[in-house]
Amino acid sequence: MIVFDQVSHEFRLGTTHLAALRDVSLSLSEQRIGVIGANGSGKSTFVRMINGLIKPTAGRVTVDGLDTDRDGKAVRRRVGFCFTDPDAQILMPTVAEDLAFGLRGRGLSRDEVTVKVEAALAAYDLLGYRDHPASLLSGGQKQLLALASVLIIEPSVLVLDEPATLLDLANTQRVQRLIAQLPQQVVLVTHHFGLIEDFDRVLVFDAGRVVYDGAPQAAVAHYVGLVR
Ligand SMILES: Nc1ncnc2c1ncn2[C@@H]1O[C@H](COP(=O)(O)OP(=O)(O)OP(=O)(O)O)[C@@H](O)[C@H]1O
Repeated sequence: MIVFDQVSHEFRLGTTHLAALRDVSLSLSEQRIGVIGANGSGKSTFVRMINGLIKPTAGRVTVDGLDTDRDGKAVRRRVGFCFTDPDAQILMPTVAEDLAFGLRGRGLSRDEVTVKVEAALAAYDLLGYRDHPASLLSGGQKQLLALASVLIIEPSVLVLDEPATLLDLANTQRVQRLIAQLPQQVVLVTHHFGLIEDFDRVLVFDAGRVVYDGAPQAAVAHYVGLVR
């Protein structure tokens, strides 16, 4: 369960204070949660607070009772985060090494790591790229690798910040099917409404506030109404 209790976040740049999130209170227990809204409305700030990447300047965020500010390390073990820009999270030289990286320090044998890496390569159509330099993959392949590298560590909550911006039609559908099958809770930020059409709950952000919270179709209609 993810809980936001009267949470605000203000970015401070010199003397300028920018309120990116304003007094958000929510409990998120559903399996599939979508987050939509205009550019700059606070979506990334909101989801980055779920794993403590951004801390509240007021209020409190907890994941399964763990405070993202006080218990950041434990929260990050629980919450996998996939960034919009895959280059921000591809850390190792080759595709296979990048997949294996997150498994280090988890007490797995070398063989167990190999089995998991091979399964991920197969699942994401990257078998031919095992020893390929990760930096030379196409944009969409990098996005798939970034997603695979997060899922391989089996987090109990998965936060995806626009995971399909660089994907072609087939890979967007692949990611959509994959998300549908995941056992864990997923919080997904997107401008692609198709990705959230079957979700349990969709939040609409506007100017740092949640202005709608409900079923996907009604949420999209509310957002479209804001733009008109
Ligand atoms: N590191 C930062 N420092 C200062 N201001 C920031 C920072 N990150 C975001 N902001 C500002 O906070 C506000 C909310 O940004 P955020 O990235 O959360 O929006 P978003 O809804 O995810 O937008 P988009 O759809 O464009 O990705 C914006 O006005 C943005 O300029």
